[in-house]
Amino acid sequence: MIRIEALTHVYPGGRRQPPRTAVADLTLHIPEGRFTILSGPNGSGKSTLFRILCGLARPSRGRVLVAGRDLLADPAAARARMGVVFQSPAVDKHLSVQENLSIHAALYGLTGAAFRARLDEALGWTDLDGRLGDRVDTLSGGLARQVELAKCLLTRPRLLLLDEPTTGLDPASRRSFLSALTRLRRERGMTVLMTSHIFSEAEDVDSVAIMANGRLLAHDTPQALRARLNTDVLVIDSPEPDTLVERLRADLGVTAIRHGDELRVDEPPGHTDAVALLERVLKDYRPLVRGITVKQPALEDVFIHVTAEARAARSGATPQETAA
Ligand SMILES: Nc1ncnc2c1ncn2[C@@H]1O[C@H](COP(=O)(O)OP(=O)(O)OP(=O)(O)O)[C@@H](O)[C@H]1O
Repeated sequence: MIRIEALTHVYPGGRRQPPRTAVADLTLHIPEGRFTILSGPNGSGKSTLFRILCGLARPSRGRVLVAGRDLLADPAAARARMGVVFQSPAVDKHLSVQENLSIHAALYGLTGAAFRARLDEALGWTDLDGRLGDRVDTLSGGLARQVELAKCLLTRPRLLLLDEPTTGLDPASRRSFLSALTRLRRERGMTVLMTSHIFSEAEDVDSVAIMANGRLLAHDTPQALRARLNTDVLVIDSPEPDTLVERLRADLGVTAIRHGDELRVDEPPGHTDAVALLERVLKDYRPLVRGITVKQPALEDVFIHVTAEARAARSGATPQETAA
């Protein structure tokens, strides 16, 4: 459904700013009917890629096909197949749900009975039943987001692009928004591409793409990504993380990745495992440990591992020196 081929985007520099490569030679294929989450650290190029995919920015090089249509050569045909939910609200909060939806539908020539049929269909994927007459600014954050979703479903897109649509929602609202997307994919075969920083959202999707520094670092199913870390992960909360990183390296040959205030060891040296290492750390470095846990690898651990590796490869440093 989406074929991104050798895509590069360079923001031209100004008098005081050098040019900045936001997307670098990125190739990514997303087959029809997949729910894919695109994630990456701040500044990794997700928004730039998103803007290119929805036709708001023109890449410096490369090609994007949407449902076989060349986005650059024939943007109208490619865009006709997609619905977009932006991070910032794109509905008028002073108007009612119905007013917002009918104005949007009219832009696409949908009025009268045709509009009502599409409206019923779009609302069927949301929890907006009975709220049509309510002004958007009186709805909860979760329902307001669903208005954005209903709006783009009015035109029956085959592809949904969503930029961090669940940011700021409480867990229950997030779950119901994601469940609508999952149903659209399962029952309508809709292709969904969504950016997100929330890894719990990605555990059940079809595939996860991880970007950093404009490059694609990984794209695979959540199961396959988790399988990249084939041991349990040791997570240490330390009052002196830098000291502990250094001691672990010098004394035990263990590479710990620093992530915020935490240290993570996701590749204990060959002769040991995470539990044995936990016991050793508690025995030898007790004053440097505030809390310590062994857990099964989750997607967030893979993300931290893959992005630390990429930073290390770029700088020639070890992963612990390139902490997020
Ligand atoms: N208009 C612009 N002009 C120059 N550089 C830009 C512009 N927009 C983004 N960049 C740079 O391009 C790189 C990628 O930014 P982008 O916003 O695409 O990343 P992101 O992954 O979406 O980040 P975030 O998660 O913080 O939204 C960054 O280095 C950013 O500073």
